[in-house]
Amino acid sequence: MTVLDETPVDLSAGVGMYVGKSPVMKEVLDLAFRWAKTDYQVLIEGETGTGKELMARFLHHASERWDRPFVAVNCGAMADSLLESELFGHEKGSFTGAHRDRKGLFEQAAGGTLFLDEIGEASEAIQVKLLRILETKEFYRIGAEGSLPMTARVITATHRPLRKRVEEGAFREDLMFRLDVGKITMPPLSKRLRDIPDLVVSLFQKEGLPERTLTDQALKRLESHPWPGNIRELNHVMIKTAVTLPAQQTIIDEGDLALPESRLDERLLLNHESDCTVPELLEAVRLYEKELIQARIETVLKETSGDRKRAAELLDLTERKLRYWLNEK
Ligand SMILES: Nc1ncnc2c1ncn2[C@@H]1O[C@H](COP(=O)(O)OP(=O)(O)OP(=O)(O)O)[C@@H](O)[C@H]1O
Repeated sequence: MTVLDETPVDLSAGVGMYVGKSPVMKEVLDLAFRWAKTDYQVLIEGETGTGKELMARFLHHASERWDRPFVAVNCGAMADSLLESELFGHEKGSFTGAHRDRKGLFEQAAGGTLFLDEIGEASEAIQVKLLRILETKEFYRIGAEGSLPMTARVITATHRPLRKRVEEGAFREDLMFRLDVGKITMPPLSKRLRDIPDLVVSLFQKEGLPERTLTDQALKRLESHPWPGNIRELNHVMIKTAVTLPAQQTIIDEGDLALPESRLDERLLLNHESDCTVPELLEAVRLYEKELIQARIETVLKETSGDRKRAAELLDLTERKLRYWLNEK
């Protein structure tokens, strides 16, 4: 039986995986099923918010290892030394502050799945260690003399294609070959528009929000949005929509949709969803502000045939400030 006979159904018990009806998702899931049944490394590629982590959980739950731990770590989110100690664990006294032995994630995931998210961001030192572990099937806690067997299955994900990272000189080709035994590419939401209604239903269920129906116009509007943040962005928009609607309203029309009104909204939405800090949000606002001002200045400069003094007058700026915005100090 292939996955095609099983749609839509929650196949990954408890992780809320929606099984897509769109042809592209059917293909992806069919392939995922095949890899899930093996013990090979699988690399999941795809844009941000396309469901790479959910796919990793799906691979785990659909595998023979489903009753063993699934352990996830983001390789781009912490300093090298911390990541190393997280991954491999350490022996008491191996460095200042190591007051007792500590199991690393490889040990915690024993017999199960270790999911290394954003593997493309891993440092050279971590890459070398991973390569060795995958080759020898054993690893060392930091400061330990004896090795431990590696029994976890390694699944990795990246939003930047690894091949590109290799070309940039940022990723080892030999490690890429080790990780990319099986490859699953998560399609962007724009390539699976048919899944939007079911994604919305599944989201409302998961969030415990009242069931509501989308009108045809609302659906069309959702289908024409570019969705740079993919499913994460759709979820965000739909939660915002659902929460702001009157409780008794069971239909969602085009005008009810809380779609971002500007690119700034969209950017903040993306940044917000990728757990950025307040200074990072402020930076996004600042950059967008600069873009808007520069675009406006350029339009006016065309009207004044490049006359900066006149353009500054029209824009109620000093000429100095205008040059500053144009990086012409
Ligand atoms: N098929 C799906 N059905 C329902 N929800 C989904 C599906 N795929 C993804 N999501 C939801 O979309 C959001 C983003 O998913 P996920 O974190 O897996 O994406 P990602 O590709 O790993 O993102 P990033 O690259 O930013 O880490 C999550 O809230 C997830 O629950």
